[in-house]
Amino acid sequence: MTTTRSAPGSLIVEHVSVQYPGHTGQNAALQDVSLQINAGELVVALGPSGCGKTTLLNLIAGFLQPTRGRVLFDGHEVKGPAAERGVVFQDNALLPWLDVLGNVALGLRLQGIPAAERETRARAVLEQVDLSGFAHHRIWQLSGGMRQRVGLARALAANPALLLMDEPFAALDAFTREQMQELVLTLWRQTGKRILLITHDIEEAVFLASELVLMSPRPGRIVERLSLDFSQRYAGGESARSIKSDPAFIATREHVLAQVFAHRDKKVA
Ligand SMILES: Nc1ncnc2c1ncn2[C@@H]1O[C@H](COP(=O)(O)OP(=O)(O)OP(=O)(O)O)[C@@H](O)[C@H]1O
Repeated sequence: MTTTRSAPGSLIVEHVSVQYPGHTGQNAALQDVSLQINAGELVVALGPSGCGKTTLLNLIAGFLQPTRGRVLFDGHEVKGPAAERGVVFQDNALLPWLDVLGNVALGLRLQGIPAAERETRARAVLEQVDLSGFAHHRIWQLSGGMRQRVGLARALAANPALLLMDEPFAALDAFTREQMQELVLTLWRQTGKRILLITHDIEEAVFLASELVLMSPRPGRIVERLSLDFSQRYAGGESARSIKSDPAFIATREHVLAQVFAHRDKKVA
């Protein structure tokens, strides 16, 4: 994951540092972070509050520029947001005056795609997220989980090469959260898209990640990388319950938990 090979649609973060005004040295939001998201990978960045997860996602989305280093998408330096990199926000950022279909089709409307095609594409992604019957519901008529499905559908509608998910399930109850994790894996299998998801939930990270990037704060940095196969097992038909109760899953979860605690207060020289 650390090489700088550039394949079509590839995402490479090269020695990136971010210092917000007034934050220097040990307090850098990110310090010398490198990672690559290859075809078919579901990369999860995991770490405690303040380790720079959102900063990393904002850099890749193009909302923020690095202080040092660079972000390359398909060989080109990322200079701003683009449809090829779709974002699903934690608070889903939906517009209450539009119905579900209107929210999902909004990005396509802004891209100037004709109404008939917008509707066809929006309805297709609503079906993918199991919301076919809700096209004309208002946002306030939906549960938290359904709103996140709309946010996911809106990001998918533009058919991005890379899907960026910023703590998308943080506000959901445990049961809905598990359902959403399974939906993400199903979409990952169906679409083959590259995904970057950030979370501070260890079990979620171990279950979803094909590549797990463990981050630590002060300064924000990557402290460990793991290649995992639990998400592949789910995509291959094994049930989430069977995977999460497997001793291999529990051992990995405990290893990651121990690493989070070990790095929690450790500073770098
Ligand atoms: N706009 C900003 N201006 C100044 N400092 C910021 C800004 N955004 C983030 N920071 C600081 O940068 C560090 C990393 O923040 P970031 O939000 O990226 O971490 P995070 O891992 O996503 O945290 P959380 O899980 O709490 O969202 C923190 O110390 C934070 O206070």
